[in-house]
Amino acid sequence: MGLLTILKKVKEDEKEIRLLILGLDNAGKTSITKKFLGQPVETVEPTLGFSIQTLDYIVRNSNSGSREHTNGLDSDTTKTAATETIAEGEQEQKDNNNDNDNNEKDTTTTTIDHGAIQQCISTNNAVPPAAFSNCHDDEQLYRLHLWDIGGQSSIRAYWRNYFEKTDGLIFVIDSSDKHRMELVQEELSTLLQQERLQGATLLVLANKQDLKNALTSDEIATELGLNSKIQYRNRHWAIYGCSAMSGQGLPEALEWLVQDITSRIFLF
Ligand SMILES: Nc1nc2c(ncn2[C@@H]2O[C@H](COP(=O)(O)OP(=O)(O)OP(=O)(O)O)[C@@H](O)[C@H]2O)c(=O)[nH]1
Repeated sequence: MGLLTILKKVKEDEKEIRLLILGLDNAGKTSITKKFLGQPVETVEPTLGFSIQTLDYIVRNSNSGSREHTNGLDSDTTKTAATETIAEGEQEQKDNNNDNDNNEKDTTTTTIDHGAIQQCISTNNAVPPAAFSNCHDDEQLYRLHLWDIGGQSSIRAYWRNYFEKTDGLIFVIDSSDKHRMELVQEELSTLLQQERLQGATLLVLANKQDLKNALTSDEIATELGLNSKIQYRNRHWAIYGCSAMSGQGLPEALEWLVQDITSRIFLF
């Protein structure tokens, strides 16, 4: 069996993508998830368990430009390293039911496309109409399952219960929380050593760029060693500066993530 065969998971027609959203407490994971869904972000509560949201995301094929969009990857605030993915190890199937009985479980489905998400994020309007789900010939619908897991230290021990079948890891950082950058670096490094996350695309979101004392995404990339550490060499990753408050940076980041995952795991 060739490496390509191992890497390209054929997911039949379902085109489902599982995204795991992790990061320290107060990083902005829930706010970002809400922004993706076009929901107001003014009032968010700490996540004491997890929340699952579903987002239908439409990608337009080459003729309509979306697939060809470069996402501003050459901009000052963004760095990418696209390398060959390492083979996924044999993944032991584990039951995702975990021992955190008090978990919040919230499931919502929203239909959206890239153009819509831009509008949604910038205006906080209600989610776009379901008409978006009626794809044209040049469009492909992907169903994103967003798993937002609490980041408090007592909950981090349970993160491992959610690793299974993760296609993309969104790691959110409070860019103004300079004192905890070392802890951030340690937590991310530990995550990337997990066998069940070996094949996952990594999107680092340097959140809270609206705050004056926020580190830039370049500074955070240096703190994390994204360009220097060996563990990132065989990983598809990107870092985007963003703000869950304004929505800045989020559409491009999500588009990059979906593009990377879909080109990696779907054959058709
Ligand atoms: N200024 C600013 N504040 C933000 C931003 N994103 C989130 N916040 C605030 O940061 C706090 C934490 O946001 P959450 O979305 O709850 O963070 P979380 O990572 O889900 O936190 P846990 O559930 O504890 O893991 C809230 O007060 C948010 O309003 C941002 O981009 N800019």
